[in-house]
Amino acid sequence: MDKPLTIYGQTLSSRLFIGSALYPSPAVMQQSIEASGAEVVTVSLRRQGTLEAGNDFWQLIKDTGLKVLPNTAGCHSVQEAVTLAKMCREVFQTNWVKLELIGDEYNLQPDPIGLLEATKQLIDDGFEVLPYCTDDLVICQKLVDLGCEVLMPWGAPIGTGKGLLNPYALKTIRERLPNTTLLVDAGLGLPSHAATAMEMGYDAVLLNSAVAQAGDPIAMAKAFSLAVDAGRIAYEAKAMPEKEVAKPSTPTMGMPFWHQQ
Ligand SMILES: CC(=O)[C@@H](O)[C@H](O)COP(=O)(O)O
Repeated sequence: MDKPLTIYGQTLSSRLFIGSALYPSPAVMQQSIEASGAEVVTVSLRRQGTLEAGNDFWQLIKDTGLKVLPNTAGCHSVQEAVTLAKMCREVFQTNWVKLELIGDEYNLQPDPIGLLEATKQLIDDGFEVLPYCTDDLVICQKLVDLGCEVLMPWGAPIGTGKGLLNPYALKTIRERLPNTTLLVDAGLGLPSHAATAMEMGYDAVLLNSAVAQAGDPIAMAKAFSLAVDAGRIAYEAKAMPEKEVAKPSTPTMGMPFWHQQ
């Protein structure tokens, strides 16, 4: 029996979280989000722009009927991220925040020191923080020690579509934090990247560019949805052990079935 995905006490059936930026049109955004089967959409307060444009965008998001995960994309300091998180709580009426605090403009790498400080301040203020972090085990452990029930280590830098750049680090985090809900966030480009993360035992994935910037975003959203489900089923099914030497799968003698000892 598959263990349901729980995010700060809320049970979800879809393990794909979707972003709301960079789509070619509002209609394509809405149809892509629907095709993804996601139950959570992440929204940046910053990208709403002018009040009028912001209202239109917000109405589109509301029309999806999905749970909103506000994010602090574009923040470069603790103060900025904490202030934006508080504004998001007012606007979106949720304690959830995807905490993004950028430390390096070149690869949009999270600032690990600032992330810990901002997480502490927000948790003390009653937030349920989903930090976007690097795949550094020690930072992840410290975020858990501060009270994060959910972590979102990167697969690759945002918007690169490179997939899982450091599978060893991601596997280590999974193994060492078995009771933490883990999502791979950012850098995925192909459905196979999402499937690999799920096969590793990640609880879910969050992505935006791979769908929004695809030639056919709606079809790509569906492909990611299927890949996430396939990866999860494969994880639950437990893969065969990898071997160093060949072993014939068609025995020449004896019984055609394999008997477990
Ligand atoms: C929308 C959002 O939250 C991004 O900052 C997120 O990290 C997704 O990254 P990709 O666009 O690389 O999927």
